[in-house]
Amino acid sequence: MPTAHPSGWAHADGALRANRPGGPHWLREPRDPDALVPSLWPRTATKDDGVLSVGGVPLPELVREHGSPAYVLDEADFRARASAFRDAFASYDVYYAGKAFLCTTVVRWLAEEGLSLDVCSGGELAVAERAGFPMERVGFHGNNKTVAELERAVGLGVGRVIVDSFHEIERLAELTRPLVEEGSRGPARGPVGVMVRVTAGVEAHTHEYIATAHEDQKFGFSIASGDALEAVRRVHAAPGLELLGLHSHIGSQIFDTSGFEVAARRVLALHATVREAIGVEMPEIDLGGGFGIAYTTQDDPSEPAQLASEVTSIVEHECRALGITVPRLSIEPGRAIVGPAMCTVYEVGTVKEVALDGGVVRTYVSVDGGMSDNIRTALYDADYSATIASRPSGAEPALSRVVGKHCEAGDIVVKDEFLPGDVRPGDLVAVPGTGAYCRSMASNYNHALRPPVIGVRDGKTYTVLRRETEADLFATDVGVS
Ligand SMILES: Cc1ncc(COP(=O)(O)O)c(C=O)c1O
Ligand SMILES: N[C@@H](CCCC[NH3+])C(=O)O
Repeated sequence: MPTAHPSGWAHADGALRANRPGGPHWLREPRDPDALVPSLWPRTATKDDGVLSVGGVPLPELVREHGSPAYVLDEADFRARASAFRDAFASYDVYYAGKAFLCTTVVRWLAEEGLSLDVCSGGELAVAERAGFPMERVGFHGNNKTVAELERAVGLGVGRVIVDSFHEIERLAELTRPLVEEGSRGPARGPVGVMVRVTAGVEAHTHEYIATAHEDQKFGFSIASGDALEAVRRVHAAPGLELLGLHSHIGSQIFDTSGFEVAARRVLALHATVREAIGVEMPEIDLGGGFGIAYTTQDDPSEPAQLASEVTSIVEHECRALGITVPRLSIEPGRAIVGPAMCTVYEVGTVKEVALDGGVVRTYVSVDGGMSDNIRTALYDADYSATIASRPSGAEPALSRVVGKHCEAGDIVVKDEFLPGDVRPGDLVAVPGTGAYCRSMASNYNHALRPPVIGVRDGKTYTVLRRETEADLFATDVGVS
């Protein structure tokens, strides 16, 4: 008997269907390649008679109205995930990491749901400003903020700047000194709140490009070298800066809390050292984001409540051991809130069968988007899943690869998936888990027009970000007369 997966998929365990050669070790051939794996999709996703609906909207209808490809954003799912983090981490400040996906609509939802916001560029800060987000709930990140960006952040009154280099501390100290000396910094503001981003020396279990706590990378001040303590001293000594605490972010798409544990231990040890060496009890600590989500059946993420209890017990245990009071804690989830709340719908243009070694056949399904709307597969070798969204199929599963339309062999959206063997031009294919780092990292490669983000809720659609037009492409081409 196959083992029943909670998703409703029957995972072949050898008795029924062996794993087919040509696919990765974790990919199991489903009994029904048309079935949804609910854990990968926005919560309101359903499939009836082969037609995928999100937020009560059948995707073929959405495509008729808004075109293809399109990112589909489930508002209820986004809000539910945001409020789940807020409630599970009730004694923390939860900063949504805007780099995952940001637009004024989402910023308004965050304000309504009571979350704070992490931005990492002048552009992201501008979105927060445009949406009227309370600036005291904004944290400003970046390893190379410009003076203009720092001036803007200070002028707007952001709640905290997370400093990342000695040059930045010098610039920020310089920038804020006259304001303090004059005793005013605009509407009733004291010194600027500062957190010091530290590198805990942790090798996080994730792709090398998205791990950020090992020593040999660009972010943060090393704890081991003593730079982090020196940075704390300099911030403390600057009259225009208010030392809030230490910040640590170990990387992204992490499932194993052992990395957080080691980082928390090292950060808290430094926190205790600061008390002894400088005589300052810093009020806060930020443990960053990075909580993983399910892109395929191989991923098994924890719920926010589970994460909260694990992280909190690690911190409380360490504080007890060090004899310090638990500082005010904050976290910065991005992917875990917006990632599963979106999917991308594409239209199939061509289908090609390619014979591999050993008699294996791979079906290449070309869609009307690709690496310009999802660069993660090419950049991080990321795995995704897919399903046919527009019709039922009784066809046998075929080992398939969903590829884009760009002039690049690495233009792959979904490396390995079983799709029904009769996929044909005109079918809609949907890819779950595309809310984080897809639209926000999208490009105009090959002069592709970036797809719209279409909100769905209670059977209705609305445009969150419109589709780009050729006029948008030519807007920056000053040679156009
Ligand atoms: C400083 C910081 N905070 C938060 C995040 C959000 O990470 P994630 O989207 O994986 O939760 C990132 C991105 O990795 C980051 O660099
Ligand atoms: N962009 C990365 C995450 C790193 C983001 C910020 N530090 C991803 O798609 O997984």
